[in-house]
Amino acid sequence: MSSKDLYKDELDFAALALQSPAFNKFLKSNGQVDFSNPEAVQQLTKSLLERDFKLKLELPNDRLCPPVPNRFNYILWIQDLLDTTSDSYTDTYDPNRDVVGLDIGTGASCIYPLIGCSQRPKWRFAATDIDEKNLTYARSNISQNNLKLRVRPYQTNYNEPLIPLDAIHLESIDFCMCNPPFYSSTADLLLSAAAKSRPPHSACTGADVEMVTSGGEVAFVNRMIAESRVLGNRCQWYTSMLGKYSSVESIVENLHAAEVHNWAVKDLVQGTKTRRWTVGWSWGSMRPSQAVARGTSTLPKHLLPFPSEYTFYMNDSTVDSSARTINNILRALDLNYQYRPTLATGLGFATGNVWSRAARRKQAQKSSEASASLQYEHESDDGTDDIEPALGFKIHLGLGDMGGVEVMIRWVKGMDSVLFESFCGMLKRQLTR
Ligand SMILES: C[S@@+](CC[C@H](N)C(=O)[O-])C[C@H]1O[C@@H](n2cnc3c(N)ncnc32)[C@H](O)[C@@H]1O
Repeated sequence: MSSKDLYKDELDFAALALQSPAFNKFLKSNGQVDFSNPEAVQQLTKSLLERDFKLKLELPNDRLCPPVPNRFNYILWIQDLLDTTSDSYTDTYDPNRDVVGLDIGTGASCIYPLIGCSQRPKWRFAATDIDEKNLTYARSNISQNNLKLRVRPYQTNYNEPLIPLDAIHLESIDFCMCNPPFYSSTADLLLSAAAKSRPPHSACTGADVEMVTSGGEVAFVNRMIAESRVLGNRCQWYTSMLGKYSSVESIVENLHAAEVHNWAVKDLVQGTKTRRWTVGWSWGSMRPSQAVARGTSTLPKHLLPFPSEYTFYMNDSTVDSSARTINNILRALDLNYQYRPTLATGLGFATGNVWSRAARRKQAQKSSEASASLQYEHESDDGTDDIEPALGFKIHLGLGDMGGVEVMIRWVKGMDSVLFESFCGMLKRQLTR
């Protein structure tokens, strides 16, 4: 099983009990676990981390015990977010990429840095918390997993920035992540517990500092949004987990208000149930793949970012002939496009709407003045390649299930969804008329 599928299905407690004698003690005769017993819940977390990630964990009894599948799913999403927005444009894991992440409020477990590092050897983390006891345990978990060189814990305090890049001496990072305190007050927490008609799903051993923050999770993430406006591209992806559907709505609306144009949302599904969401935003122009940015079946369309993929079908019999037709269309335009037959994929960049009537007329005039090859050299020499492209795209070709060739255009770079839409429309019109 690939590690991405590790927790796709419900956990098999009986199988885990066979592999972990310490957990076996807590397995009930019906093959289930007593989730109201904090010791059983803690052992489940420890046994999963050991079996699936070779990680050792020590936890106090009076702090949160993280459910592993949910935390792992968040890490997987961050991996995908980075992999599909890297400047190699491969959309795949680059094992040589050095990545630095910040875990805001790492908790006693330090679970995100531990799992993140176990999965990706080139990842490093800074991990903050305002709670001294959490940090004491986090330090010990870092050192007993031999991660002292890769994970740096920092004590912060409530009034300090949540993303304190200057204070922790980091010029820039690739991402930050956070599982913020959920409730807005202790009363809110007690009310929520009392309102549950059945026993809580899992024993909650969280201390107030972990569960409660003024304004709840929305206020916490709003602080991150405000800080991100100042930090800008010093962090490529700002992300947070959210525990309430209504919080996702508020946060996406606030991102709109802050004029963020590049964001991503994802359902964190455990087994068959959605319990949490993740939201990420970037001030940069690299666009994540559709599955990463719109990875949700629970949110309405108006909360989702503009689709980064557009698919249509050509009445062509082979991928090669479609590729030639596309090459010819794009070669006539003032843009860079490279097709790689072995991958049946092309990558292109345009500095603006170079397919408009006016731009094509200008290009045709230029072409008549110089031969195509000389023109290409001339373009490379005059520095147009240095201009930041307004649009980056990939074109994937494949045989469609119903015959014909499937053309999938993926938006890989740019801030202007109208430009991407216009490019897709132009290509589709030319290829399907
Ligand atoms: C819900 S817990 C998450 C713990 C851990 N990351 C996890 O996912 O299991 C929230 C954490 O944020 C910490 N925290 C609360 N306010 C904070 C702040 N202003 N800055 C940094 N950490 C904070 C808490 O002490 C706690 O460890």
